[in-house]
Amino acid sequence: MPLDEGGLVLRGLEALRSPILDVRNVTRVFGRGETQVFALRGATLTVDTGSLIALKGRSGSGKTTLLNIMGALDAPNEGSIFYGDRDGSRMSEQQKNEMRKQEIGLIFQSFALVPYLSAFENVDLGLRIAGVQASDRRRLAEEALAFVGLTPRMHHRPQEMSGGEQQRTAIARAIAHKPKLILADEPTAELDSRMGKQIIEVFRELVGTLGVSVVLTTHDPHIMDLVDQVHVLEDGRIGSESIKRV
Ligand SMILES: Nc1ncnc2c1ncn2[C@@H]1O[C@H](COP(=O)(O)OP(=O)(O)OP(=O)(O)O)[C@@H](O)[C@H]1O
Repeated sequence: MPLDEGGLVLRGLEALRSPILDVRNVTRVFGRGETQVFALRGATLTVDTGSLIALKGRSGSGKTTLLNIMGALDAPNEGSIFYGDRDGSRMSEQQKNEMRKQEIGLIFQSFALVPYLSAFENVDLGLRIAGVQASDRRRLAEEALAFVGLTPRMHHRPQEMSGGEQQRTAIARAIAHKPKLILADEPTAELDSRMGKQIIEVFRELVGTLGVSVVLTTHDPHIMDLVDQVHVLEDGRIGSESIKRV
């Protein structure tokens, strides 16, 4: 192989391995004085490109707070967060909004679907919010719904679908604009274990085929076996128990 091509391949491999997100020593405090709560106390975590990561920890350990900071919905009081090579503390609100819309897909426990819109219309709405032009929206919405296996149900409203189908609609909405990073807060909490496993399989396929990175929070012990890494949050810190499977 010519030297230059070898160099390109090496750079490509480095880009694949490089972190999409680097959380360093992040502290997040809510309130003041006697009511002050330290939701995060020096949490450090690196998310590599193309990895499926679970955050676990008991209620109140800081999982949602960390996810919100990773999604640029909230900012740390201390410490830093880098989105690739961009320092979150140096980005304006507008830059963060743009990054969130274009590069990040957010999935919440309660699905957050609009009840009177069909699955297709919910995904289309997400694409409108992401600023995708009309000529591309139908194709992207249909592709995303096909990816999660919902083509036959795409004209149904959320109330006409099972919990698993609603969650897959929420995933389709989060992935339709082809984000690099998906953040999911307890995406399987309202599902039985079979449906929960199906959702993780969808994430696994996204990671495998598109090189997307996924960070999810969960209490479900079955899911821990299906992800690449498990990080345990304890009182706002990433505990020493963190497990790396790959
Ligand atoms: N906006 C807020 N104002 C005040 N306190 C907050 C706020 N958000 C979170 N907290 C507190 O910070 C701590 C961490 O909360 P967080 O929601 O991150 O935990 P969690 O691990 O996601 O919990 P759960 O598993 O119950 O969802 C908790 O003590 C919580 O009460």
